[in-house]
Amino acid sequence: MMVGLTGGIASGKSTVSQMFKERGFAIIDADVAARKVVEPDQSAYQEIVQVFGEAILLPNQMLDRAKLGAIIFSDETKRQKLNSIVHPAVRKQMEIWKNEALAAGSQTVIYDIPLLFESRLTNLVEKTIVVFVEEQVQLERLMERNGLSESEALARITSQMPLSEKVKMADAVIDNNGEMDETRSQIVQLIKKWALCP
Ligand SMILES: CC(C)(COP(=O)(O)OP(=O)(O)OC[C@H]1O[C@@H](n2cnc3c(N)ncnc32)[C@H](O)[C@@H]1O)[C@@H](O)C(=O)NCCC(=O)NCCS
Ligand SMILES: Nc1ncnc2c1ncn2[C@@H]1O[C@H](COP(=O)(O)OP(=O)(O)OP(=O)(O)O)[C@@H](O)[C@H]1O
Repeated sequence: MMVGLTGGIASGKSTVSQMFKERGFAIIDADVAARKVVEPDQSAYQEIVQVFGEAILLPNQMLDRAKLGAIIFSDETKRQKLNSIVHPAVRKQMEIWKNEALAAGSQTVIYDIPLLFESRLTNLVEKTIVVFVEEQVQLERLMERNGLSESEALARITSQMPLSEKVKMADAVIDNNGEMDETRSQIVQLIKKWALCP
């Protein structure tokens, strides 16, 4: 079974996908794919440099992710432009990893995709899980993890569909406001309820 795992920025998708991984499930992470497809030997890289200029490169020629993030999270047109370059390559990479997981005998594949609903990727999956946190918890965890100011963090949060909307569309919701152990036990329950096998 293909399962889509999503949520808001810093709501805890990676934390939850790690908990599935501990139990042997195959994880496909769209953020990891998005990092791989913009490496200097990939075609998306050339396109990004053409559109955004060499100012978004580090001295070692890799993308300066902090700089590119500052640009695209404060300018919707530029964000959409970047999405239109990166997302087709991300989809191809995820397809390759899915086929590898199935060939290796995985029964369940968990797709960790931040923009599962925004990018209309729900056709890839049979069930969806949304990792939920209260807005204040999300803001605090994002500021802390990425060293962002409140306004920078809010710009990132508002560039996505509101988490409350995602919750309405989910087949299952994991509440990640509490301790990690409380989150883990919800996952164990869900694995039983949906009879998920790695
Ligand atoms: C702008 C970039 C370089 C900033 O990199 P940075 O290392 O700071 O962030 P990272 O990639 O780890 O993403 C962190 C989170 O930001 C959110 N996010 C990233 N890109 C986007 C976007 N285009 N729109 C909305 N939210 C986004 C997601 O919740 C993601 O989990 C990077 O996010 C990027 O290349 N984004 C475009 C590709 C994309 O859409 N990725 C998201 C899933 S495919
Ligand atoms: N239950 C929890 N208690 C305390 N801290 C947590 C909890 N869950 C996650 N965190 C922390 O909150 C931050 C965000 O979590 P995580 O990276 O898993 O989110 P994410 O949804 O994958 O984010 P992104 O969309 O940016 O990739 C991390 O620093 C993580 O360690």
